[in-house]
Amino acid sequence: MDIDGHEHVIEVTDLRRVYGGGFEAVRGISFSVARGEIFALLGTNGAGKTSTVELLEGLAAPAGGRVRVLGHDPYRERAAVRPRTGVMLQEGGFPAELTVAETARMWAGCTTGARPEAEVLEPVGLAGKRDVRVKQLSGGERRRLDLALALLGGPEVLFLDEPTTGLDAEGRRDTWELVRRLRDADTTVLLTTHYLEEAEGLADRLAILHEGRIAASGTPAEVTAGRPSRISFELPEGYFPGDLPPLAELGVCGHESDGRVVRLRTRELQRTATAVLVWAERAGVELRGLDVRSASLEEAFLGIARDEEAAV
Ligand SMILES: Nc1ncnc2c1ncn2[C@@H]1O[C@H](COP(=O)(O)OP(=O)(O)OP(=O)(O)O)[C@@H](O)[C@H]1O
Repeated sequence: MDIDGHEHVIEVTDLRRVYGGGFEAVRGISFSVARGEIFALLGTNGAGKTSTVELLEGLAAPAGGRVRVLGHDPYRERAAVRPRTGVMLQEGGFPAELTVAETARMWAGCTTGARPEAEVLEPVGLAGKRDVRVKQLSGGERRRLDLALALLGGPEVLFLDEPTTGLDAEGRRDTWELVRRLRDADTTVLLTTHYLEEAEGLADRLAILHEGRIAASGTPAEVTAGRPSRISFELPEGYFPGDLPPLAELGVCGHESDGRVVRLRTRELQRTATAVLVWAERAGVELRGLDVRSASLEEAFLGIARDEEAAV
């Protein structure tokens, strides 16, 4: 369990999941998560994120490969793993008639070493909703109740399946803050998300799943390294993309234009941006909607989907 001086709380080796009918949703993936790390699983719809997380939670047995959580097989040794983990599923499915406090108490009854409900309702911002029935909560509030219940047992490992889906911008930021505080207290967090800025800002490391395989993994900086930056703008009437200086001389490695709207990709952002601005200044041209972006996880994500499609 001790590799490179880090305790690997989650270890996944050549993991496979096959559904009835023979569909292989997870096709041999490997990764590990160290104690106190936030690890994000990203991927397009149907990439295999939930199928993977369910194997880590011990809800199903893998068709092949190996999973260890806290050194145990989460499926065969569920009793050893479950009390030390917290799980937030995509759909909580609580009794609609119970209040928030009653739901937390009911859940506490099934949780080993449960903390008082106030200790989990307060950090997710639901302390003021204790007496509100679950059916009256907004979608975002239900997500936060899901999270509170996952925290009841003071877990060492937290599995969060799309924890901020349905939350507004403030709720999302509050959840990120809470997840960071948990990490700082040495909780290991594995989350899935569709929000690339969430993974970029929150995860220490991440893996991008594509059709059941890991297409890229590492720190957000490692995954975006080598991906091009982007510049886009609209030329004024009477100007055309052909009026720009030769793009290869600007360091451009890819471009598209849609009428007067120009999108450039470059691995030399400063050189390309400077050349475009100098050209515009000399030509007396205003570049409307000018947008200059460093390589981002979004670019890496879209690039992976594009490359894989091209490879098919
Ligand atoms: N019970 C099942 N039987 C057969 N196929 C399934 C089953 N559950 C999931 N799948 C298929 O497995 C693939 C992976 O699904 P999964 O839910 O793991 O993807 P995901 O990455 O979590 O997607 P999303 O982002 O849409 O939640 C999909 O093609 C899905 O249709």
